[in-house]
Amino acid sequence: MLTIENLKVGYDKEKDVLKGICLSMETGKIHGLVGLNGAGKTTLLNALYSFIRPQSGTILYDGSLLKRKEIGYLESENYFYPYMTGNEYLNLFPSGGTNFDTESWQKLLSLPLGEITENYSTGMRKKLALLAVLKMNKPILILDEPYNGLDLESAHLLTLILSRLRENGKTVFVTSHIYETLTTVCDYIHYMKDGIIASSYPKERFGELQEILRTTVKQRADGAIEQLL
Ligand SMILES: Nc1ncnc2c1ncn2[C@@H]1O[C@H](COP(=O)(O)OP(=O)(O)OP(=O)(O)O)[C@@H](O)[C@H]1O
Repeated sequence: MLTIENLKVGYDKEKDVLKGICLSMETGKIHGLVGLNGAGKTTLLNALYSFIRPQSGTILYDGSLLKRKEIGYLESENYFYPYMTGNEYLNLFPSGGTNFDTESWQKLLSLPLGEITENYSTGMRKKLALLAVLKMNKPILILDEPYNGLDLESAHLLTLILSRLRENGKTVFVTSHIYETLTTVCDYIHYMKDGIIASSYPKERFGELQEILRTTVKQRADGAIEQLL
């Protein structure tokens, strides 16, 4: 179990972005995180990976303080040294116990690993960064917008990869702004609002969350768009 208790994080002392996150995530499941732009999703993921020091709160993994070495983190923006090839980039990451078959991954994801990353498209960059995370074979995967920039085929492949990771016992925490993507792949979806986890939904209750999101948008848009256009 990955347990977040009363986590408070702010970029300046005056104002917390995360205002007391409480969340328990079952091991070996895929957990989605949704929320409006600026709700604090990336801040939460950065805090889990210790990129940001919390003001207070604890993060436990199976009863002990969570360690960065237990996490594979795919950030939403992916940066590479421009003159490094994909292969050279992957070589920077240690293989986590399994025999990582780079050539087969290259074929599956249609990645030109021999080329320099400067020539990569947005989707290729995302896939390369994802491969590095998969190679390290950590028990917890934190994936911030992994579907961004992927073509339809790659997006479907990613869904199959995530399902396989779950079968292998990994705990996956994933954000996406495409709700349908999360409902397809996740076991739970957690809804973030005003700096807290407002509610969590297991698969059989995803419809309730969709209704909340739909009603909220309808209330905001009611009449406004007709006035503007
Ligand atoms: N480095 C930073 N310094 C100061 N404030 C920041 C910083 N990064 C994020 N924020 C602020 O923290 C809040 C949460 O941002 P965050 O990026 O975590 O949201 P998000 O839910 O991931 O948004 P999005 O869906 O747009 O990616 C926002 O108000 C944002 O302006």
